[in-house]
Amino acid sequence: MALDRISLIDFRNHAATELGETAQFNLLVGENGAGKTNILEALSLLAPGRGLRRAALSDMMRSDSGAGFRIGADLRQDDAPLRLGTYADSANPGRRRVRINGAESSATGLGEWLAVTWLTPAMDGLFTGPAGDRRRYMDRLALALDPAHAGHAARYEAALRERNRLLADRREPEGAWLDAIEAQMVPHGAALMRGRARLVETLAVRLAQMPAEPFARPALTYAPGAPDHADGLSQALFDNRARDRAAQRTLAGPHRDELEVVHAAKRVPAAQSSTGEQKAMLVAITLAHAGLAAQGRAGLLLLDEVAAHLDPVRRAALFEQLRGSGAQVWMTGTEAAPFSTIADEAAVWRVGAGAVERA
Ligand SMILES: Nc1ncnc2c1ncn2[C@@H]1O[C@H](COP(=O)(O)OP(=O)(O)OP(=O)(O)O)[C@@H](O)[C@H]1O
Repeated sequence: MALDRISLIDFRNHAATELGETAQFNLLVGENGAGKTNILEALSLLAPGRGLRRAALSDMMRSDSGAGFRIGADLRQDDAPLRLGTYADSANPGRRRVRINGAESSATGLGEWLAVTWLTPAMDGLFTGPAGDRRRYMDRLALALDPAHAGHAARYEAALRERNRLLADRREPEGAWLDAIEAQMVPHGAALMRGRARLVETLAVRLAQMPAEPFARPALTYAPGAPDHADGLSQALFDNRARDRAAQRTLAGPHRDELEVVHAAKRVPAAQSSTGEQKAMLVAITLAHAGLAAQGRAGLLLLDEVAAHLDPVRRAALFEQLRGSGAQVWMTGTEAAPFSTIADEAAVWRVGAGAVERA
């Protein structure tokens, strides 16, 4: 299965952009602000979730048009072609709609056909930034493996907010209220932790099979913020009630989970590794995840501004790994030069001010 064509209508700075006759390597070349990342963002919306910028739907509607956006894609399968579409109307900017072969579906439905993995410059501070970013990262990767993961995360968060509201209430919360809210938190919290644990375990296995160089293989550990099974989480919430009341918030739970990342060869935490090593570790995780996510689906791998930031040896190794990954790869750059070794086998588009031209 592969993506044959994608079209963007009134999406960000693209009024009407179509990219057809794709290849395994697809290169988007253009100057800063041309609209390259916008195309990757449109591709990322062919999967469940909020896309690679986690932007509001209204921000993605082309500002000059006043209309909603439309993204369409054709997938090639063995038997019949498949048409995927996702769109949002300006009259109803809170709701993303999905059509699969013309029939109304949901973002979760897209996940049955396509798995999308990405690496963007916005992720550069992932290892040094707040733990919440790493939890969201785990959840995004887990969502590509199990479309139900997002629902558990959302329901756990909603119940957590409610418990924290009760704890912060000046009146002493009734035990029965806490019983009720914890009964909602526990199944979703336990499923959330299970999903994150499974993700990290499977990624760790894949990473262990990868060569230690040139991508600074990372070792990953999932550190749960509470016992990671339903009975244990339930007991922890109950036992912590007095402490949580004093703190006016919930001190233990999956909202305190951590993803620990260590440079495997040097045994140095990723947060203390060099900028280049951190980027190389992100590339390794992205490659491992792309291989996991695709299974049985079309895999799209979006690499924004990655190639130009690698030295020639690492760049050649990246292209080699990508070739073997089976995923369809979309890469951006301000110049064509870093892609010269794959230019012959790639589909190349020049992007300029929201328009594309096949090079
Ligand atoms: N809703 C919108 N409507 C119209 N234009 C938009 C909208 N959102 C963003 N843009 C424009 O899109 C452009 C940015 O596009 P994009 O981020 O894809 O650039 P890029 O080609 O990846 O550039 P860089 O190389 O700097 O990363 C900006 O000029 C921005 O003003």
